[in-house]
Order: sequence, then structure tokens, then C-alpha cells
Amino acid sequence: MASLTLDQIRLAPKVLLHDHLDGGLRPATVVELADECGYTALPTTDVTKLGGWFRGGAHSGSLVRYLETFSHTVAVMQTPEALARVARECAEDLAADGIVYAEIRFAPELHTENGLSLDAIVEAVLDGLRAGSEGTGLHARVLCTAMRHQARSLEIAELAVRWRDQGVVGFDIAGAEAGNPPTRHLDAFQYLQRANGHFTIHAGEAFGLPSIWEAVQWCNADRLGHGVRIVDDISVDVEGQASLGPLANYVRDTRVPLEMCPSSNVHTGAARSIATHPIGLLRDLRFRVTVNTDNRLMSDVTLSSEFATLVETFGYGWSDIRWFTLNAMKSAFLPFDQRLDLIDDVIKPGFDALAASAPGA
Ligand SMILES: O=c1[nH]cnc2c1ncn2[C@H]1C[C@H](O)[C@@H](CO)O1
Ligand SMILES: [Zn+2]
Repeated sequence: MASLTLDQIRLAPKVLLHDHLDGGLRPATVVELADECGYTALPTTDVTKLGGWFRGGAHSGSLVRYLETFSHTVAVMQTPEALARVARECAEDLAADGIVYAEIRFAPELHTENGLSLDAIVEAVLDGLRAGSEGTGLHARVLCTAMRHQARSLEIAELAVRWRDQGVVGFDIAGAEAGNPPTRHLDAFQYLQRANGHFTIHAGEAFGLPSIWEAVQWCNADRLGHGVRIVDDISVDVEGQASLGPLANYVRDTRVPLEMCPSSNVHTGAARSIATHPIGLLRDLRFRVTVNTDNRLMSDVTLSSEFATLVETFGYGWSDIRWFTLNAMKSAFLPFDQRLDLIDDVIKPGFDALAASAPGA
């Protein structure tokens, strides 16, 4: 049977849980905003070349080098207008890709260079997302990220709780993983638990099982950002029989959602290739796997292109994309009744209609 095309996948009602606002700018917007705010350190102001530069810098095989490219996007996101524009365009781009629910994350503490307050930063992003989603099928929400090498996580967790009824649905920590374990921010995670808040933790990307173990067993993370290194606790024998260690069993048994970002993992060196990416094994073993973009600009992906790559590599069809999508919607930090409404009224009917009209695989 013919495999699904990118255009077909674009039509599917998809869900995105892991996407960085400062990793998803349009190259033309970076150039225009740099011009407006007088930022002169861009490697080039040629839009095509700049897009290529971000890809080239990001595909370095090192998370630390990958993260260096963000200095340019963050530099041009220092006013309410710039933040709102980037957020509006983000929502427009996700809606155009057929996404019906998205959690967009960013680190407010990175946008204070001109003296903006953390609240003003969140407000501008929420305004932009609202404007870009209007009239589309997209429901956009925000996760406030704290940078794991800094010491503002409790403050950012409090910020997330302060804005929780206005579009912020959770918290995250990101940045260089090695040397900055999740327990460094235990007070923020404990505060969020007392406040009945939700959070995900980037763990098991550039560092292995100890990071995942801390995120799950010390910090009580609701979800794991990436979590690819959970495969280090799984062995597969010559007959293809998998056996799981205690942490892998725990993660699967308790249905901890894994926010997997295959292309980003290849670019940062967390996986050697898409074909050898643990997502294939983890999907077969029925972990609660979701598919995500991470950074659309740096990794040059959309959620649809990411699915198309998986279709090509693993031979996935509609039923697999639907499974990943339902996993993602079930794992969203949106209230249960709203998750259910999107599943019953949008996602299931959408996939049923597509499978009937374009049976592909
Ligand atoms: O994949 C990632 N791992 C760790 N940190 C990341 C990743 N992608 C983006 N970040 C960082 C860089 C951004 O400036 C920050 C907030 O979005 O999060
Ligand atoms: Zn990320």
C-alpha cells in the first residue's frame, strides 16, 4: 500500500506537547526584528542563508552547541511587541500545519534584557498566541520553562501558577542537562506539587538514566522531555525479545508520557539516526510515546514532516499517527473534560474521515 504523504499528514488533527517558542521563529522574522531593535550580531541578514545557518549550527551533534544558536533568537525577543509577534506567527504556523492542540514553552527569564517584568513577558506571549489562533482550529497553551543552570526555577514556577487560569498550563526545566540534574530544582517541583500544578522535565536527552530517575522518582515529573535514554534500561536479545529494567518498567507501568523529538535528537547527538532512534522500540513496547518538534527553526521540521519521516523510516500508517496523537492528547496539561472533548469531537472524527478517504497504510 502507498505510504502517507506529507500533504495527507498535514490534514490530520495533530497534537504538539514539546515546542520551544524561541526555537520556532521564521528566519525572515529574525532578520526583521533584529533590524527593528538594532541587533547587529546575526551571522547574516540574508533570510535564506540565515535559515541555513541555524540548521548548520544546530546539527552539530552536541546539545551545548545546539543551544548556542538560541542566543540570536532570544536577542530579538526582548520587547512585548516582538514577543507577541513571534507568538502570533508560531500559532499561525502550527495551525497551518493542522495542529489542533499545542503547548508552547519558553523561558521568561531569558527575555528580561530590556527590563521587562516576568508577568509582562508571559502576557505578551499569551496575547500573541491568542491572536494567531483566532479563527483557526488551534488551541494553544503555554508552559513556563526555567533554565536549569540558573537559580530562578522557584520564581518561574510561581509565575506559571499565577498565570494558570489565563493560558499557562505547566512548567518545565531546559538547557544543558549534564551537571544540572533535576533535583537541583527540587524546591520548584515541590512547590508546584503543593499548588496542584503540572510539570515536565527535559531528562534523558544529553544525560542518561540518573537524570530520568531523578525526574521521575525525586521530582515526580508528570512527563519527560525526550526521555530517549530510557532505552539504556532495556536490553533486546538476539531473537528481538526485550527485557526491561526497574526504571523502564516503572515508566511504562505508570504511563509516564515521553515527549520524543526524533530529528532534534539526531541533531544534538542524543540518537545516531532516525532509523536507530529508540522511538521505534519504545512504540513497539507500548510506552506512552508522543511525537514532537522541539525546535522547528533549528531542526528545520514541522510536526507533519516529523511524522512523514517516521512513516518513511518505520512504515507507520494512519493508525500509528492516530495512536501517537491520542497519547499526546491524553498527556496534555489541559483539564480532563477539555482533553476528552478534543479527542471525541475533533481528533477521532478527523482521523476516521482521513482513513476513509485516503486509506494509505
Ligand atoms: O532539546 C532541548 N534540550 C534542552 N534545552 C533546550 C532544548 N531545546 C531548547 N532548549 C532551551 C533553549 C531555549 O532558549 C530554552 C527555552 O525555550 O530551552
Ligand atoms: Zn526541548
